[in-house]
This record gives sequence, structure tokens and C-alpha cells, in this order.
Amino acid sequence: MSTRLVVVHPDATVLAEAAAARLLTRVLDVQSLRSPVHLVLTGGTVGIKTLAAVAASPLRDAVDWSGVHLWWGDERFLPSGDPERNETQARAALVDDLVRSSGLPTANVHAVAPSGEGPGEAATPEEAAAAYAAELSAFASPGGQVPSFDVLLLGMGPDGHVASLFPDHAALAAVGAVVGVHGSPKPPAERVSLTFAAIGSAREVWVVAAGAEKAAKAAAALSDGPVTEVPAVRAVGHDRTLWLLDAAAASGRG
Ligand SMILES: O=C1O[C@H](COP(=O)(O)O)[C@@H](O)[C@H](O)[C@H]1O
Repeated sequence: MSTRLVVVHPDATVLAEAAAARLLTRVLDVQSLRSPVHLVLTGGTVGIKTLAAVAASPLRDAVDWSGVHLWWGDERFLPSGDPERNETQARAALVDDLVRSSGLPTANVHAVAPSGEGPGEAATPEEAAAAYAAELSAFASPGGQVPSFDVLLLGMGPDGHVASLFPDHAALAAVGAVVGVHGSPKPPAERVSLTFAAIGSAREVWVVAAGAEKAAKAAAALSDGPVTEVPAVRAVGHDRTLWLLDAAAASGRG
């Protein structure tokens, strides 16, 4: 049975540092049991702050990064290197440094294809989604569509979206592992996202959120509100779900 734990930190900085320490400890624990480790990164304010805290932590040197694969829960469908791409921000905060200095193989960094016409680029979100699904499937656990994700990080928007699954959007009902998203209410309009099926297959899902503007939707998700209004309610890990909040984001709970 899946368990849920809510942990409240005083502010966004402590939240990011605690989430980073927790993530590195989890990787070390998993590496003592099995290899490789599959981690899913998130974009968003606290998500990227958490990656920067991982980069700054002395614990990162205890991890065998050659046995870690990095994936993304969603991507903004934009050209390579665009500053709004989750990949670009994660590379700047952590990933490029791990490749440069900590032995993370470039082949273990599984980004969603950027928009464009060149090699490794995709003309539409659907084309990028299909390529990402194929990459996930190449590392899938037996009988599955995606790898057995050890930790899947998600940010949550003030509207309750997770990954690129927005309230009242058709992508909430998508089947398969990955969906191309059009008409996102948050720019850019075109995105690529893991589906709820893929998110729910992760061993652990960790939602990281900070700020008073997230309080109402965090409270709604934690009291099992309707998924069409608060997609984050379906951010549930197979074994465990962690909600890592700052005090402001937790302030809407009764
Ligand atoms: O657009 C996105 O937004 C969310 C949350 O962002 P935040 O800045 O409100 O924390 C993020 O989790 C998601 O990955 C991203 O594409």
C-alpha cells in the first residue's frame, strides 16, 4: 500500500536544501540495494532550487553518478538551449556539473527533444512525446512502458498542475506514458508531459512546493479534491508519496 507523508519546512530555501539532502540520501540508499537508479527531475522554482542545492551539497560526492539515469517529468516544447526549457535550467543548476566533474555519463541524461528541424529535434510535441516514450521504453522494467523510477520529483503550480498536466485539460485523460500538450494555460502553450500512468508507476513521488500562492491547491490535493480542478491529487507514488512544502504553501491545510 502506498503511504503519504507531508513535511513542512520554514521557507523555500530550507525546503530546497532539505529536499536535496533527502534526495541524495535516497540515491545512496537505493545504490546499496540495486543499480541503476532512475531519477525524474522537475522544472519550476523550487524544483530548480532543489537541483542547485544538490549541486552544492558535499553528499553528492558519495553518489556513484555513473549508475544514475536522469529523466524529466515534463518539458516546455522550445528550441534547444531556450532559457525556459526545464532541461536548460536543470543543466545550469546541476546536470552539466555532474557530467563535467562527477562521472555522470551524457548518455544517462534523457531529455525531451527540443523543437526544431535538425537531428534530435522534433517538429511537434507529439513527435517529441513519441521519441521520449521510445527512450523510456528502452529502459523500461519488464512488462512496463517506463523505467522503475526510484524518485520522481514534481513541482506544483498555483493552479494545481503537476508536470504539464493542467486543470480541465484533455491531457489529464491521456493514455500511454507520454503526451504532447497544446494550449497550456501557462506559457509556453506547447509542452510534453509524462501521463498520470507513468507518474503513478514511480516507486516514490515527491511534490515540492513553496509560497502562499500554492496553499489553496496544496490543501485541495491533500484533501483529495477533484483531479480536473487539482491535478496534483493524482501525483501518487506506487510505494510512497512525499509532499515537501514550505510553511506558506502548507498554510491552507485545516
Ligand atoms: O511550468 C511548469 O511549472 C511547474 C511549477 O512551477 P513553479 O515555478 O510554480 O514552481 C513545474 O513543476 C513544471 O515542471 C513546469 O514545466
